Amino acid sequence: MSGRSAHAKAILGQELFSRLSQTKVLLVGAGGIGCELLKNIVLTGFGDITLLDLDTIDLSNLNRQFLFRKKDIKQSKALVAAKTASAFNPNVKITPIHANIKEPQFDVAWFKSFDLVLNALDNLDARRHVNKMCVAADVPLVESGTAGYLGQVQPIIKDRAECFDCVPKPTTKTFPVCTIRSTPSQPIHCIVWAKSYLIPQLFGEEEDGGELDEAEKQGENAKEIAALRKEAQAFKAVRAALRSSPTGDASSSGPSAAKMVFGKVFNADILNLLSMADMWRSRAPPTPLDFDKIRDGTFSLNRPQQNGVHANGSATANGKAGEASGSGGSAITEKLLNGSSSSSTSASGAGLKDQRALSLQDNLELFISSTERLAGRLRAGEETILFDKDDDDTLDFVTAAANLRSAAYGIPGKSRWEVKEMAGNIIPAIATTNAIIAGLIVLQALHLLRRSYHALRNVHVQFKPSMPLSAIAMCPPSSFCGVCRDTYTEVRCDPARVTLVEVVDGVLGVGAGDDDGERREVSVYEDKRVLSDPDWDDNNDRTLESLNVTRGKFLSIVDEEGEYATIQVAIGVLPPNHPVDAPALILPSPLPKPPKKVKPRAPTPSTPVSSKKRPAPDDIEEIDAPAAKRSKTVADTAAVPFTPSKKRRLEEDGLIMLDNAEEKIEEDPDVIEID
Ligand SMILES: Nc1ncnc2c1ncn2[C@@H]1O[C@H](COP(=O)(O)OP(=O)(O)OP(=O)(O)O)[C@@H](O)[C@H]1O
Ligand SMILES: [Zn+2]
Repeated sequence: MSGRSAHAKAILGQELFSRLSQTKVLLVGAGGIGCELLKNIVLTGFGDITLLDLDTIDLSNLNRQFLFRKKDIKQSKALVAAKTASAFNPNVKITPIHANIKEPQFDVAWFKSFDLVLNALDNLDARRHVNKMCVAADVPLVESGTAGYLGQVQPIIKDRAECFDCVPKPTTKTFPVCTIRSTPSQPIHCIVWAKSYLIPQLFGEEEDGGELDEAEKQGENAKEIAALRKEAQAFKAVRAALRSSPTGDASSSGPSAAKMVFGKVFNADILNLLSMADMWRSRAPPTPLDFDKIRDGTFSLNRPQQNGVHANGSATANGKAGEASGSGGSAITEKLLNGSSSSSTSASGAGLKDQRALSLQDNLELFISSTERLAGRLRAGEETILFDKDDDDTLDFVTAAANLRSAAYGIPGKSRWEVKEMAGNIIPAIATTNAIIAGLIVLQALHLLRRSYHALRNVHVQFKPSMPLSAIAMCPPSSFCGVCRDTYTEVRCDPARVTLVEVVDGVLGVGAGDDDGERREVSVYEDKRVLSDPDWDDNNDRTLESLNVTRGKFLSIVDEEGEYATIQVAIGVLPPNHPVDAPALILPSPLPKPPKKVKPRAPTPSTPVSSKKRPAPDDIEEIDAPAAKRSKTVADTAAVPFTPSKKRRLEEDGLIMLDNAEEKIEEDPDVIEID
């Protein structure tokens, strides 16, 4: 037994080592980093570990999440990891929880029961949530992440160091919509088009014609609206064919649904674009594709830029794509563009079917078969189908449609494997990076427990052989952070019995005698929903429950003058022994005293924007988070713009609406411009 801990004791010292066995640590995530980290902290001597994960074990996890075996597939990650790792040290208590960390029972009081939180998550939303809960509960957090060969560990300790949200995070890759719509120059543009535009158009929800009527009423450009109507009409016919034609015999003489789709998007739409001569003065025009000629092998793409350079001289991604995938650029490009048969490309090995380069003919056949498969699913009762990288039918469709579009625009094609990576935004997980990061997390956790704050470091694992690790001293919190610069407090209450105004006035101390009875002008939010403002008090007498403000949520009390910091009121539950006849509300004592605010220069990530005067809505109003500026109109160079709901969908996929390619995306930390 002593042999087991001898090294840890020698390294950590008796005092810290003893403390570890009592330290209550929460580990969120039992995936790639989580499994490594759980093993590390068990072996280091942590004695009281709560392990939480919402997921079950998948076959694809087994290559790196070594606490799991094949027999564990479909079991809870938290439960299996806890069981496996418990065997590493008989003195450890691991409490597994199979749940989402965002569930209401994991409220601020629950977070306060831990001495330390370790994040091993894979998404921004959950990371942000844990960051805020740790700031609210004043519990130190070690945040981490890996992406391929890159990794980062960030210790977070309230008021001493930046929190996770002090530095806004780039969330999505974005492309100007006109690039996607009519002037693609890279394979990714065609992949995004197939995945985010074509699939929803054909297999997604039907466009609501009402949106166009509404836009017309709002006085939007009549020409644009007419074009949109025409476009909607054209897709309507294709959608109907997909849903009604008999199960496809694509080779039959009548035009199959697949042929109709093909004719619209790879021929008619391109012909339409070509008719706008102005568009093609400075860039190579696309070539309309011919279904029958590709099928019978007589189609040829007479493009001037098969060497990967557009007619205007600007390089396309051809060379780069070839190098990056190791597939030898121009030879493949030739093959892809000229429609040579797939049989000649099998040199890369039959076992690597997904990695094989596809000829134009291959792509057409894949397009037909995947369209028929998807249409068959619609006819079998599936209402809508959207892209999912693990859904073979949609992946085949996106691969084929993207490659056909690429061919029309003189862009090299991609293998199914590459399309899966690109469309699914997949960065391969690397076990070694996870292992390095998990080790670094423990080192930072130990600094936190020793209170050696000067030793804390932001550590990056980077792709630089000369300096694989970089350790940066901690930065103080950003004065403008919308999370850690707020003042946190907790109200324990029964949301079914307390009203909004009771909580807000209670927290502000209205009537408590210390503010001359003068109530500060405030707006109240739950997340981004406005619940009240100085001119709108309709919700004041509603219960928190009726406003859906319940355990685990926060009420944000924002000073209307912007003079004081925002108060974040965490909603907790009444203690079990709370007398039934007592008020259903326990206010914090002392009441929070928010400091004077440093005036922000720009909106911070999560501070709700101050409300404008507005009519009282029937129900709660959603306001948009401050996000990348989007222009109202869409590419006038493109043949057809996007309806509002299409725009929404594209925006969710990380696309930004720009008037034209020349317009710059307004500087926004949440946006990475790719094009
Ligand atoms: N909100 C959440 N609550 C609890 N656990 C979460 C939450 N969000 C993510 N997780 C867990 O965090 C872990 C992250 O691990 P990892 O990055 O290895 O992802 P994975 O899903 O296991 O693998 P991959 O995404 O590569 O298939 C996952 O096990 C996931 O279930
Ligand atoms: Zn912060």
